Amino acid sequence: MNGVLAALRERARARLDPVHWDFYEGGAGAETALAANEAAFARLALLPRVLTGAGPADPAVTLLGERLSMPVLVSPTAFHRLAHPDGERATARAVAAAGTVLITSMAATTAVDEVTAAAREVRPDAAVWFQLYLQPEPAVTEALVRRAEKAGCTALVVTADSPVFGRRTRDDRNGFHDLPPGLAAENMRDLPGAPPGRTRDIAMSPALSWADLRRLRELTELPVVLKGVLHPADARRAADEGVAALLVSNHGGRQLDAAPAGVEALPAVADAVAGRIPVLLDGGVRSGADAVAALALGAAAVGVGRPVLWGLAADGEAGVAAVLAELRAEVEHILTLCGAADCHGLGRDQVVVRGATGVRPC
Ligand SMILES: Cc1cc2nc3c(=O)[nH]c(=O)nc-3n(C[C@H](O)[C@H](O)[C@H](O)COP(=O)(O)O)c2cc1C
Ligand SMILES: O=C(O)C(=O)c1ccccc1
Repeated sequence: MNGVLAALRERARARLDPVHWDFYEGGAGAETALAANEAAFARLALLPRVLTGAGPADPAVTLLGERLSMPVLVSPTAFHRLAHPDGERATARAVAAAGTVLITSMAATTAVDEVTAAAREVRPDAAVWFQLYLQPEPAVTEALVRRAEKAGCTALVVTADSPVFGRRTRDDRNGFHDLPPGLAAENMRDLPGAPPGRTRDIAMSPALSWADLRRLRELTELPVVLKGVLHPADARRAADEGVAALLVSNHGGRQLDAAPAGVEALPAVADAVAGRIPVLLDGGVRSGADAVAALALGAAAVGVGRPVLWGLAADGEAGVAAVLAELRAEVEHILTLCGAADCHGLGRDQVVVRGATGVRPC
């Protein structure tokens, strides 16, 4: 792990209520999938090319028509006000200033219109995408989509890996199942079927299907990113269905504990999609080298979840800014050391698996 991130992680641990720390850090079951994410990156090494004359590298990328200052965006995570009183507003300001995309969670403790407003105070063209769990009641999903559209979000990120909520061992042990008084999932307020001023619970449903995704796409002009895809056949199907991008993810190890690391699933997904749509990756990205390895294996960009929560808990907006500045600097440095001109400049042949003698490609 990058040293700046590791130091912020320790500051976050020291500041947070241990129950909230466990909520952020923990995974499902025996935390096998959680551990697999960082372990999979640790097994990868980068083979640099020499004398390319390509550098210094430009870490910027374009994704769904938006220019990002680096190939790192912020994956959706619930409940930022548990980390810091400024919560998602602080995150949004830091992400906007860093020039990348924030995917704000449906389970945010700040309403999406306040999140976009905070981002735009810093940078008028800042991009915020809205993460959505399709709700079993179509009227509720539609109201959430309208809320995200009205707030100015420029994409919907539909999380498809949660037909049921994962069984989080630490939360069960700690009895953490509700937000403390004064905090709420603000996007869930004033929706159909709830009394005015009250929030609805976020529902997860195993009955959702591709037909529901199609109905969502008929409801909105916004591009839809499908999050939580691991199987190459699902990736192909998503591209056939007209999804704008994929986010390969095991949900930070919080859903199916038997799932592979995202980066283990990435090459087969990239092959299945064959460049038709951008493929994003999250889970265990803790350094510029991790991000660059994922790019070489076919990702257009990567997401970070927990590192942003560490920065937020350690030092609010400045902490999130420090995480993102460090990752951008590292990506630029590593690309340059690898002889690449930009984020498209590495091939899959430049990622090898450690532990073998000789050079074994991924
Ligand atoms: C505390 C926490 C809350 C999360 N909440 C959501 C969420 O509301 N929606 C979602 O799609 N993913 C959620 N995720 C998963 C992240 O979007 C992402 O897939 C994962 O955290 C990436 O792995 P990383 O934390 O190792 O970077 C959450 C993850 C964490 C750690
Ligand atoms: O998705 C998650 O991992 C998560 O922690 C969460 C928490 C509350 C509501 C929705 C998701």
